[in-house]
Amino acid sequence: MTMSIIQEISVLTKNHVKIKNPDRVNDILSNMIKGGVSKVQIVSDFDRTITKQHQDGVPHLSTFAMFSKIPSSANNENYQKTVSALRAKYYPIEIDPHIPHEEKLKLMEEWWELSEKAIRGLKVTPEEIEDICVKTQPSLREGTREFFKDLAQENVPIVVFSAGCGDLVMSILKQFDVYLPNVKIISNFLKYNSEGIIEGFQDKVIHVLNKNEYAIKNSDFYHVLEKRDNVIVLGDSLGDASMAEGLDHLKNLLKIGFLYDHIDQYLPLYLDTFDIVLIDDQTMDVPKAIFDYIKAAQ
Ligand SMILES: Nc1nc2c(ncn2[C@@H]2O[C@H](COP(=O)(O)O)[C@@H](O)[C@H]2O)c(=O)[nH]1
Ligand SMILES: [Mg+2]
Repeated sequence: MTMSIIQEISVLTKNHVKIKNPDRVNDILSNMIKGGVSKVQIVSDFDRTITKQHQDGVPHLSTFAMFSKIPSSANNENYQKTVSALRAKYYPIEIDPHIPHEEKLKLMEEWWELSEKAIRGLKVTPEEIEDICVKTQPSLREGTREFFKDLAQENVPIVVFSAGCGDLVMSILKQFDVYLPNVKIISNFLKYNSEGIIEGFQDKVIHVLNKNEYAIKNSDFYHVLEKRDNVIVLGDSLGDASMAEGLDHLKNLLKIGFLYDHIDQYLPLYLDTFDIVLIDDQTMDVPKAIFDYIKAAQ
């Protein structure tokens, strides 16, 4: 009896890899192999997906949390009070799997709109941003650089889709030498006035529940992506799973979810939302092994 593709990609047989519907995953992988590397694109979340979820048990800071540590924002009492209160109110809602989608959507919109209002008027320079992205010592998943360089070698586009702060996302990717020509960032980039004061974000706010094809279709590199109908999605939040859904040309979609918090409570929901769920995996081993398999099968 021939081995299934899952069995042939040995990392997929490891105990921490959970797949609710192996036949479905085999079919998706088989179609992706038929399409080959030239039809693949990666759409990945940033916070706690490209960055680790934790470093030795200490949760990884989000880019907004790092932003709050920049001296000119950290010393702004009003800003700190506002964003801490917002986070205390909305983060538990964000991670609560029992809140109905429509209700959570409205609350996330509220959080990001109030965050944008709070950030308006701050004078945070690009140099301060670069500085904090070093000082907070972010860590990418092991193997991220090799994976991204492998993808760049094969001209496979990676859309980094973040509801965080795009300026910090870009700075961190540059710091780790993975802001390569095939990497495109869709996120909340800061808008400055002529005096260097932050006026808000440059475009429509991206929060954890509206990362969908709308923003990709309106990006200036959609022409690159529309030729690639096999998408591998990487995320750590449930909302990340819909980042590529709805793209007109989509043929095969493989969703890989990284689960670390409240594993027992969330696993059933993650298994219903993602094709492959990785339990406390702080590496890019699985996405890289899948890509290498597609490449080798050409
Ligand atoms: N500490 C804070 N974290 C925040 C705030 N607003 C949003 N967030 C977190 O960012 C991620 C979104 O990033 P992504 O790259 O994963 O899309 C999200 O999980 C929020 O919890 C904030 O004001 N402070
Ligand atoms: Mg995330």
